[in-house]
Amino acid sequence: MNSLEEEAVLFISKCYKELGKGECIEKRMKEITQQITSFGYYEHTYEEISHGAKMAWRNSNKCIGRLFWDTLHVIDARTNSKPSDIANSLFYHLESATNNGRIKPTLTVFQPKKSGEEQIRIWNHQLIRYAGYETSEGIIGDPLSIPFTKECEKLGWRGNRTNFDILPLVIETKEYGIHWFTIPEKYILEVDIEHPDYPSVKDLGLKWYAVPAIADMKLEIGGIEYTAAPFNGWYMGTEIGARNFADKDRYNMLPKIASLLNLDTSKNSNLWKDRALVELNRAVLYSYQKSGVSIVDHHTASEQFRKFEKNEKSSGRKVTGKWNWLIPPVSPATTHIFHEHYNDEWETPNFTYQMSPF
Ligand code: HEM
Ligand SMILES: N/C(=N/c1cccc(CO[C@@H]2CCNC2)c1)c1cccs1
Repeated sequence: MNSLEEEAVLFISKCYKELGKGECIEKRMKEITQQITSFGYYEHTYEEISHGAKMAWRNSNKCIGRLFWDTLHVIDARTNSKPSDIANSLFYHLESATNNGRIKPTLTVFQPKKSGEEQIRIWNHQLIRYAGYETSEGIIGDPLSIPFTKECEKLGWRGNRTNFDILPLVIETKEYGIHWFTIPEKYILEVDIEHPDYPSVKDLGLKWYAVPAIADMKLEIGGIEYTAAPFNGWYMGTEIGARNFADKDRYNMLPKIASLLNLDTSKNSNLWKDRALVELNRAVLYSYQKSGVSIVDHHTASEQFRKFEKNEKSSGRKVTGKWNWLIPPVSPATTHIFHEHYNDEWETPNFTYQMSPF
């Protein structure tokens, strides 16, 4: 682990060269060294945070969506310290990123660690996610949310126990402790799922939210750790159609889809699971497109990733990636990614997992 100053000089020189500001590196590094000596940490300029967050996206080896790394909208919320101010910034993030369906990839940055002390943590995995409950009649909602839902109910929140209860925001700060906030409905856009050819699919009452926004990862820039830096993009259809709705330990919808399509589920070799899976994924893409909500199919996403690879090479940068995350869960071998090799090397700035706060 490099010292803070070593991390800073690595980042500043990389960042300023990319911004065509090579001649400012020396002066900036003097300021930074001074701050580290006086306070044990240093403060980024907005430009450093904005470009640093874009670099972190560009360095995210598991991400197929990196072609658009340079279009990230970065919101600076480092002056927020009260939980209610943080919650309002998160509501603004959702409203701005949703953009009535034309989703804008956005990241909001809050106060970083100071001399190793965490100032802010958002306990939610994603800003918008459905609750999960274990009941005597079985599981309601999203099974993955069961532990966090229990924490929310310990804090005084109470869900309606439908399959699609939106969880509250849970914000922990060093100064004020743990607070939770219900997200006003006007900031939550959802899509009802229907199929272009099978009208009975809509009777399943399936829906999903428009904006995937990861809230629990750490953004590290030049040795500074932003423990709360929620970021959103748009969905790739397979995330919803092939995992959230299809996994046995999620919403487990394949048997229901198969029976609606009158598929013979008596033997594997009918490939009924594969036919149900494709139709469920077609329904997701059709519904989001019909509702004017941004989404990308896995074939288009793979082609965009190939363009990203090309752009990086012409920018003189090596493309790094994690193959088993980059290949889509539906028809992976129909994409070029499956047939390529990727080096899973660690570049900074980047996003990392952090210890669960509960
Ligand atoms: C714009 C549309 C985007 C699409 C379609 C997209 C797609 C994806 C997909 C499909 C995954 C794998 C998720 C999984 O398998 O559970 C992923 C992972 C990831 N993406 Fe993107 N992404 C987009 C934008 C972004 C943005 C804006 C950021 C950050 C600024 C980002 C950072 C990441 C990171 C850090 C991971 C790995 C998460 C982990 O390790 O759990 N992506 N992306
Ligand atoms: N489309 C997306 N998909 C994801 C991106 C990163 C992480 C995740 C969820 O990851 C969970 C942990 C491992 N798989 C599920 C989903 C985005 C979310 C935020 C920006 S783009």
